[in-house]
Amino acid sequence: MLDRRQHQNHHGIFEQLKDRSLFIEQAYINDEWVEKQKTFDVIEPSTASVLGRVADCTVEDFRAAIESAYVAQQEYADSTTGAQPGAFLRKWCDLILQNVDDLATILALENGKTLAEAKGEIVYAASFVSWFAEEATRSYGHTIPSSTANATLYTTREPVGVCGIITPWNSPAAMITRKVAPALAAGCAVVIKPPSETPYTALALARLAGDAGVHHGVLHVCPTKDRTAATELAIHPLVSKLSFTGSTSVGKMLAKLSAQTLKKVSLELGGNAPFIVFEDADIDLAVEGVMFCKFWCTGQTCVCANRILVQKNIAAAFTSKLTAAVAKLKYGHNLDPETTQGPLVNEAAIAKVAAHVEDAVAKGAKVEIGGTRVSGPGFFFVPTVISGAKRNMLVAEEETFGPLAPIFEFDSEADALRLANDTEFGLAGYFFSRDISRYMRVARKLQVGMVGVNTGKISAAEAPFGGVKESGYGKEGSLYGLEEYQVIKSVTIGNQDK
Ligand SMILES: NC(=O)c1ccc[n+]([C@@H]2O[C@H](COP(=O)([O-])OP(=O)(O)OC[C@H]3O[C@@H](n4cnc5c(N)ncnc54)[C@H](O)[C@@H]3O)[C@@H](O)[C@H]2O)c1
Ligand SMILES: O=CCCC(=O)O
Repeated sequence: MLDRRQHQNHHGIFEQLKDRSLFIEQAYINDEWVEKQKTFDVIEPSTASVLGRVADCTVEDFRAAIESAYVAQQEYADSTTGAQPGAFLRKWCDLILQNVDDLATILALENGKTLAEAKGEIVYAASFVSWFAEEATRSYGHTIPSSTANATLYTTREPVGVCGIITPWNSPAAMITRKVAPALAAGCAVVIKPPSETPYTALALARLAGDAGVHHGVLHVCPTKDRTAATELAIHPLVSKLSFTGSTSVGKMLAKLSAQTLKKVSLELGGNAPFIVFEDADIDLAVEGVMFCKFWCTGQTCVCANRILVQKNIAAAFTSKLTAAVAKLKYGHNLDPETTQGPLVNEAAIAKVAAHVEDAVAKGAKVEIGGTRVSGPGFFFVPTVISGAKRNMLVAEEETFGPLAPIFEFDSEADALRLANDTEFGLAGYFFSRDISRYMRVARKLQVGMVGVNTGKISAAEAPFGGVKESGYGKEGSLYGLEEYQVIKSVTIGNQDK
């Protein structure tokens, strides 16, 4: 645990936490908090100053965690019943919710979300834990009519084994619970590599899992800045499953490494979400949808609208209403209760948004509002709307991951669908319309894993989460999330007449 004397200058963080022992800087390996001589800095995005220094795990640490997890998993799977993981997960969920304020503060400090957004994420993260507490008890197999006389054929769902879990900084809590809860529910063990930008939330969640009585040796957290060390989770033969959420380029690289030992792999990767506003849409509702789904978490989620496609004859009215709504956003230090837009995560994120604006303007787009970074400490970019966006611009091609809403115009439904699907990504897509005959047709034709119709909010524990095309494969949450951590075994009992 953190020694208060070492960290009394960390922006009064101790004063803000009810349980200061949740702010942890060690790795969690084999049920022990492990101090490392080598550490890496974690930066607070609102001030660009060092928030703390966290243990930097080596490849040997990953191997130790994987080997310990391997032994523990077999014992866990042998001794556990469907109900046991459920009981542990319910307790873990309760502890997460009891500590929501502290967890939200830790998450907000390291990630830059506003406190309201951070609290929302902790509650969302807890919802996966309670969801999979229930799913743990509903892991059914089948009895299958056999084509052989005097034989019985049935299936069971077995834990896949040790799971490597690698998660991004933009959802420091929910991306972990959405993987770890089903893995533990299935009877697996996990070795978590949290993002180096936001390791504190992961370590606090692990502490609470320990308090909830997680089976010994089945949960390890290895923070590291060393990407080569982290790849051990894709390479080590004792890891049977890799679950990765992050960028498409890193996901592809890890999938290649995992192929050497034919691990089961889930990849939740980048998006380039189209947000289509048809001429018959309720424009105010559509603006509300963009305000949530573009500017939520300062535009840093994989399901954020990336391209706003608006039918030509309503484009001017829509642009002026969206610009007026964006003008009301308040950016600033994310712990200030007045703030609605926190900072971006780091300098590279600012540079990407700036490059997208610059490229768009050079190719003829108009800045309706914003368009510049904010000088001074911290990584702030003024919430931005641009009109006149075109297919040849970077904003059409890449996920901006920031507070930039580019407006593209289209003529017809066919035109909108062609534009929407003209990307290698396929995570989320949205459209707004009052024409009910469009709902199922456009939802079917959008090449994405998740569709929002007249809503920008599609994420929930019960909703299958995942993409198609280069946004990855596998589903998280929902009735499908558990099977990502299971293998189906068939058993044939033959010759029953002998
Ligand atoms: N589809 C989804 O569910 C989903 C959810 C959240 C974020 N994302 C995507 O994540 C991206 C943003 O997150 P990011 O910047 O942290 O992505 P990233 O790919 O850079 O990093 C993700 C994780 O992988 C680790 N990592 C990076 N390079 C690695 C390497 N060479 N070897 C091993 N591990 C490595 C990082 O430390 C981090 O823990 C965006 O593209 C976003 O769309 C997708
Ligand atoms: O950033 C990606 C995940 C956020 C979500 O689950 O909606």
